[in-house]
Amino acid sequence: MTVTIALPSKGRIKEGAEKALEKAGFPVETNGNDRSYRGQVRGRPDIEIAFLSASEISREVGNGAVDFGVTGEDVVRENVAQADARVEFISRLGFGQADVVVAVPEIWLDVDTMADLNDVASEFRSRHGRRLAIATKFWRLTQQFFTAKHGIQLYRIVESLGATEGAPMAGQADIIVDITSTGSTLAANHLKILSDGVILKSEACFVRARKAAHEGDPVVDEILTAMRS
Ligand SMILES: Nc1ncnc2c1ncn2[C@@H]1O[C@H](COP(=O)(O)OP(=O)(O)OP(=O)(O)O)[C@@H](O)[C@H]1O
Ligand SMILES: O=P(O)(O)OC[C@H]1O[C@H](OP(=O)(O)OP(=O)(O)O)[C@H](O)[C@@H]1O
Repeated sequence: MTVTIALPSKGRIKEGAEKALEKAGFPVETNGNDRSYRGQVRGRPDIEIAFLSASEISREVGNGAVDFGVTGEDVVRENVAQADARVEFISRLGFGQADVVVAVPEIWLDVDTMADLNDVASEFRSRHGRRLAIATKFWRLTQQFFTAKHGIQLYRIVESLGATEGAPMAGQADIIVDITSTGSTLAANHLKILSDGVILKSEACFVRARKAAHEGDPVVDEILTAMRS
């Protein structure tokens, strides 16, 4: 069968993704046009490349529309329900590192842990007349971490589509859940990470859609062996 591998069409993990494939013996070629959304592996008519954004890749691998992909673990776990049942993490590629974290204003001197935050959340309504507001684009990861893992019920998610770290100073939310890599954006916005507030340590990963048709397919096996080593 023809196997499709989805690679980032833009953004910070695009270059590393193509290098990782090339290193594994699959040099990617575009159709001589940087804006093209299809490509191929040199000399391999049985492998197709689909260029998509990092979050589209997570969805398309999650629903089996493509066979493999390179994207961040964070976007897979955020965009795919029961990710481990649908997506197999084949290898971690050593770039695109970013932590998904819970960060609160530095001036909250008494708040250092998720347990402290739970206390704040419990008292928030009586003190302020509303629930603790969390700005994030990571709805699923936030709910899993706050509710399922830490038993925190009293909060409200405020959807953020960008500049999440600015939300507390702008009065749009009290705290945030976002990715950080160097930490400079958090520092610039006077936010601190809770000591047990790292939700996920993400990096770019090579992932596979869990599909029955992959069983015993020689091209799938070849790609798996090459990308595992
Ligand atoms: N400093 C950083 N900021 C944002 N993302 C980072 C950073 N460092 C690594 N990443 C990772 O890069 C991936 C997202 O890549 P990128 O930001 O290029 O995607 P995008 O072009 O915004 O995609 P989409 O439009 O689908 O959201 C995520 O897995 C993220 O964890
Ligand atoms: O810890 P740091 O090194 O400061 O990086 C973290 C920041 O980088 C990303 O934003 P980016 O500027 O890429 O914009 P985006 O939110 O549009 O991706 C991310 O959303 C954080 O805001």
